[in-house]
Amino acid sequence: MTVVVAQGTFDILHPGHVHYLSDAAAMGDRLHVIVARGENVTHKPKPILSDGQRRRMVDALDVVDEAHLGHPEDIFVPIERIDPDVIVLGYDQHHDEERLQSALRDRGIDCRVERASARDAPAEELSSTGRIVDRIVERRC
Ligand SMILES: Cc1cc2nc3c(=O)[nH]c(=O)nc-3n(C[C@H](O)[C@H](O)[C@H](O)COP(=O)(O)O)c2cc1C
Ligand SMILES: Nc1ncnc2c1ncn2[C@@H]1O[C@H](COP(=O)(O)OP(=O)(O)OP(=O)(O)O)[C@@H](O)[C@H]1O
Repeated sequence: MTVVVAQGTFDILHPGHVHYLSDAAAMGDRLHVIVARGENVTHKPKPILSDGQRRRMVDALDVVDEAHLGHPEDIFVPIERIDPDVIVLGYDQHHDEERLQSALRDRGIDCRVERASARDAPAEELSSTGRIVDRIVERRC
């Protein structure tokens, strides 16, 4: 049984999220997803939807076995509990694979790090939360 972990903000779900999570699910037998707490999203605007709502939406996807809210302070706490064989980073996530791998080793967590593929979205599709929000502002404000 290969246990896989994916993670992200997942604010306003779109086909790019489904692509990432399907890619991650295909790398093992069981997919756990860690949904970042809004308070920890500091590299882009804060999510629109609450922590609980984002977790429930991810948990409802067919490819996901279990979605968890992230830990408020220590990202390795949920990893230690889930004990995955693979952590799959999104194609554009800012985390550095080698630094993450070495931090995992330092914590005594035996797990490899992979990257999901990018997706070519059809031209008419908004495959980014930031772009969906921009479109809402443009059309409704
Ligand atoms: C291995 C790993 C574990 C993570 N665990 C948590 C966590 O426990 N709590 C949390 O708030 N965020 C967690 N994150 C999410 C990051 O803090 C970051 O906010 C997230 O990668 C944002 O992704 P996005 O830019 O794809 O939306 C984790 C990230 C990684 C790579
Ligand atoms: N179009 C896409 N193709 C492949 N992967 C995607 C795509 N969109 C999102 N993902 C993956 O899902 C992860 C989690 O998505 P996230 O919640 O950051 O949404 P986002 O739509 O990329 O957000 P934003 O537009 O605000 O940066 C991303 O880090 C990315 O790796």
